[in-house]
Amino acid sequence: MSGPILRVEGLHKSFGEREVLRGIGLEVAAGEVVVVIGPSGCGKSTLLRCLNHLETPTRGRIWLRGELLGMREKDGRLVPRPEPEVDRQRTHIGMVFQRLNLFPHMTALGNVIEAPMRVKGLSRTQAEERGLRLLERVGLLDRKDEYPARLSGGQQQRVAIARALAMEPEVMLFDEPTSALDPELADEVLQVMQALAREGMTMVVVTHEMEFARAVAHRVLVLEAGVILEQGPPSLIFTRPSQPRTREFLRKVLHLRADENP
Ligand SMILES: Nc1ncnc2c1ncn2[C@@H]1O[C@H](COP(=O)(O)OP(=O)(O)OP(=O)(O)O)[C@@H](O)[C@H]1O
Repeated sequence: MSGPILRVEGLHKSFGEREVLRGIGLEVAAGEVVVVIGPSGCGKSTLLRCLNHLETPTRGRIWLRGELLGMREKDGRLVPRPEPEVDRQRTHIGMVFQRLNLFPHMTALGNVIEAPMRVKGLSRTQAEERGLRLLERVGLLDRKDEYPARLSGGQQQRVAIARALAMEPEVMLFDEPTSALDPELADEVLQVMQALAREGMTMVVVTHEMEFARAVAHRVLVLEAGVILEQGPPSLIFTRPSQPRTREFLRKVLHLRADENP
């Protein structure tokens, strides 16, 4: 197919008086991995939540494969789509959150197969076949019958990734999926994400894991106060950022000494 999978134009989002996103324009191509970085409170989560319409933009448009998300044209005007249609659109966008949010009363496999059965109408056999394949892919086939409480945080996030993949999304959104985890557990999640990226999954990832960004991102997007400060390949952003404020932010998160780049 031609054209971007995701296209964002003039995206604004306010909470009351506070304008959190102030005109975001963005295109994400098939197979592209975009990592979003920026200081706390700059709007990273809000951007992701707008991308799958968990938040309704105050202004602006988002297209998924050329289809307007959350809105449609009617008599030459844009009107909100009915909720079931938005739900259908959302099934094409997988999301993994910072907080661990598996269903506690379901096993790992149960968590993975729930949506494909409920939303996509797969039979239990079909869903289990898919679920087992995905649990194997995230390295957890042997834990398929465990309940979340008996899984580590890293394992829970890997189940969450399998659960999102079970809907066969076209794009995966990750909102700081490792920030609640110890480094060792974070690593196992990042490895699964890296493998996904290598297999060609289109991904938008909010993370403070700069090593991951360096190794996996095709593009790093620096967000500040609700606008894109700059963007480019990690080789450029991490060594020769054009904006002093990007440099300042990176120095802080990378704990660099005064004589080190950037
Ligand atoms: N539902 C909401 N209602 C009111 N304010 C909100 C809501 N969601 C987010 N905000 C505010 O919007 C701003 C941006 O929040 P957001 O979570 O998008 O930032 P972030 O860059 O992801 O931050 P962090 O890195 O700390 O997670 C913050 O000031 C936050 O308090």
